Order: sequence, then structure tokens, then C-alpha cells
Amino acid sequence: MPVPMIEAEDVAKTFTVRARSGVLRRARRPVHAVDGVSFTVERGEFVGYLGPNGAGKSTTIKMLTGILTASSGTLRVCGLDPSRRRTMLARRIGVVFGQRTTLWWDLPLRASLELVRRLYRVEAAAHRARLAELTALLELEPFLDTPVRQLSLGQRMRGDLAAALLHDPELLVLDEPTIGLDVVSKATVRDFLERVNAERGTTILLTTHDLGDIERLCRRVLIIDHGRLAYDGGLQELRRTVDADRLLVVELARPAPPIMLDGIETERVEGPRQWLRLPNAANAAAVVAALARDHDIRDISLREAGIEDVLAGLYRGDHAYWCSGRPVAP
Ligand SMILES: Nc1ncnc2c1ncn2[C@@H]1O[C@H](COP(=O)(O)OP(=O)(O)OP(=O)(O)O)[C@@H](O)[C@H]1O
Repeated sequence: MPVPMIEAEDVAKTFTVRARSGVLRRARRPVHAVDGVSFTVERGEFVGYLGPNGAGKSTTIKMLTGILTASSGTLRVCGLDPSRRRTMLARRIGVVFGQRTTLWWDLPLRASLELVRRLYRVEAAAHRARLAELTALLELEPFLDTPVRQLSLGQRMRGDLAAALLHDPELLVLDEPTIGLDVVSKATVRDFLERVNAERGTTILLTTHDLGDIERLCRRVLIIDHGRLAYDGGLQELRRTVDADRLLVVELARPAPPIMLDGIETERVEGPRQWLRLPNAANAAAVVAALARDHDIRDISLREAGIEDVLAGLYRGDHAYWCSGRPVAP
């Protein structure tokens, strides 16, 4: 059986921070950034790694790439211990941090990519072929000779993606790759990542707050909260698992007091329009029939819970935590 791309078993990372506890005293306090996380990512998967601010995503990525050493637990990436085999691992993985560039600020993009080639010791002919392919896919040609500092955010991100993939890594780790990009640049980056995964079989682990990235690209998501894994499974299953409410928007013939229906909360009233929160278990057809019986209705529409609602509920702690289809203690 092939070795999984990522194997994390009970991985934890605790930082010690010093906080002022008196005029002169500074007390030490542990911060459990990652608190016993276990998961496996198989070759060829495209996995989203989600969680609210401060959940432990970046810390996990830093451990996966060998920048930080885990405080406890076992971690294997491409079968290697990242903190002990960091250089060897660097040749097999690509990493992109959306907030930072790995390119040389004052050099043209082409020269930056040449330096990356030398760092990874990619043979010149292989580099030319790969650069030509990435240039076409990411449409880099118009700005290959522009200094990196003059590139727009979207152009720089495409340059960073090329740099991360020049050595044809088995695993691509992305931390917020579409942050700050406009809709067209986001679409280019998403199309590109989809192709890299589908055509080259590159395994991708994607951290993002952009749910459009996740809905478009990830078949599986891992959700981390307070350093612990809150969910591991498909997006559709997540929607079904988490009891997310739907919203019924009712337009009455004339303004009226809030509608009273058993088990249904009228969330907002604006003139003749009312917003009713429907629990997942409620039968929408029965609710509409009851409304039609007692009120003069002009229009009605049902808004399904979006993935944002599902995640917001999960992050707020409204729901039990679920992993592998089973509830787990938060
Ligand atoms: N070097 C550090 N020293 C002390 N605490 C840290 C350090 N790095 C991270 N932390 C803390 O660990 C926790 C997890 O941080 P992390 O950056 O991994 O979260 P995140 O999920 O990436 O958040 P965001 O979505 O905001 O980027 C936070 O409480 C953070 O303050």
C-alpha cells in the first residue's frame, strides 16, 4: 500500500508565552495552539483545512513543513519526519503563504524563478520545460521580466505558485492563496489548482477563509477549532450533519405583526416582509401551507443554509463536533 502523503497522530504544539502579572513579574502561560490532532491525507487528495482565527491552522502547516517542531505526537509527510528531514522534504513539497512571497523583491520574476531552480537543483532542460508549462497555465508571459515588487497581488500570487511548483512537488501546501485577490484572479488561481490536482495528481492541502475556494475545490475538509479537530469529512456530509437552519422570506399583502407558528422563529419584520427561521427538521411545504391558510401572501422564497451558515454554527459551538461521521467531544 502506498505511504499516505500526510500522517498526523495525536500531534500537539504548545507555546509558552510570558504575560505581565504584576509590576515586575512576568508569568509563563502555555498556549495549546494544536492540541492532539490526528488525520491522514492520501496521495492525490485535495483537502481543505479550515477553522476560525487562532484555531491552529498556520501552526499545523508550519509543523507539516518542518518550520516548527511538534511538542508531542507523530508526524510524517511523504513518509518523512518534517522537523528532522526538513531539507529532504523541501524537495518533495511546495508551500505558498498568501500573505508573504518567497520571490526576490528586486529581481524580475524570471530571475527569481531561476534562483528557485538553483535552490532546488532542478536540471536546466527540465526547468525550461516546466517553466514553459507553468508560464502558459498561469499566463505569466506578460510580466516575466517585471521586478517582483512591481507586480500586482494577483500576478505575484501566480509567480509564487509557479515557484512552489517548479520542482514538481508531490504535495502542495497553501495558506490563504486567494487572500486579497479580485474575482478574476481568484478564478485563475482556482482553475490552475484544480488542473494541478487532476492532471498531475499533486496532493493539495489548502487553508483558506474563502469558502468559495473550498466549495469549488475541496472534496474533503478538516475543521480545526481551539487546536482540536472538529470535523473530518465531505462538504455535503457536513451540511447534512450540522443542523443548519433555513430562512423563509415571506412577502405579505400588507404589514402585519410577527407571524406566530409553532417551532418557527420570526427573525425579522420589515413592513410587509418577514424572515422566518426554519429548523432543518421542519417540513418547509407544511409551513408554507400553514402560512397560505392564515395569511394573504404575495411572494415567498426559501434560502438554504450556505456553507458559511454551517461553519458559523460550528465555530460558535452550537453543534456537536463530528469526525468520520461520529460525534466527538469538543
Ligand atoms: N509563536 C507563537 N507564540 C505564541 N503563541 C502562538 C505562536 N504562534 C501561534 N500562537 C497562538 O497559537 C494559536 C493558534 O494560532 P495559529 O496562527 O496557528 O491560528 P490560525 O488558525 O492560523 O489563525 P488565523 O486564521 O487567524 O491565521 C493562537 O492562539 C496564537 O495566538
